[in-house]
Amino acid sequence: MRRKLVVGNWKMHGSRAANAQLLAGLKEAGPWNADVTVCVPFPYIAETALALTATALNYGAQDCSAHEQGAYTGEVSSAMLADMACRYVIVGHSERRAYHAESDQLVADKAKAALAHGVTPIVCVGETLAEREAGLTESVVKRQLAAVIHTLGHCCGEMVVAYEPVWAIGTGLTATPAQAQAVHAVLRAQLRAATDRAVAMRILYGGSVKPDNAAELFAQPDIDGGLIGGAALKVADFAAICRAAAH
Ligand SMILES: O=C[C@H](O)COP(=O)(O)O
Repeated sequence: MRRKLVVGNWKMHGSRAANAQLLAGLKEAGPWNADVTVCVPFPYIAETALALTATALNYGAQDCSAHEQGAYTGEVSSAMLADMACRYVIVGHSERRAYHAESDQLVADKAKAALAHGVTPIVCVGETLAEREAGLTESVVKRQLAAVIHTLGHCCGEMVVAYEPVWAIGTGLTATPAQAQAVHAVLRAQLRAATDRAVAMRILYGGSVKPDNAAELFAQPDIDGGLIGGAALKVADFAAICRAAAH
């Protein structure tokens, strides 16, 4: 039985005051019988770490560099994330693939850099609406995951995978539990062919997860939690999603 994982991706939201309120609210609402993590903007990692000291909540980042160190202005290395005791880092979110032209290989290299420093990568895959309508969902997510599996080799069993259909992100359109499960099963089979750890690996669903649809999504056999955007910014909504994961 895989323990559920719920990850709040704050994206480019927050302020010191708002974060303090959100984290205090989550500390009060928890703990839950699930792993819960917030992935916060880089400037807020230190204060988040402090706020979550001695709690069951984890924290992480939303991206990292594929480079180790050096003259890469604006980049943040996975060594730095490890130095800040980040547990997770999201790589390959569709917003980074789309707005920063991140290739499958760059995403894979970032995942490798993270693992090299003991930070667990949450590798995002997902198709656009046009790709889904063209019947390409399976081939797109398999291509994206294959690059990571190939680059990580025998370490690929240590990552978390997140399936996020691009058309469901921030749109209020959620994949139905059956649609999501179908893709998760494809991803699980691909992982099974690559590592004997596949059965223990967590595959998260992301895309308009809300308190009223979380339980049904999380009840699917290959959905092991969620990557939550908008609803992660509201204590009551995120807490309700964490509760749904705890069943
Ligand atoms: O990383 C989170 C996803 O992009 C989902 O965002 P959303 O829950 O606002 O649709």
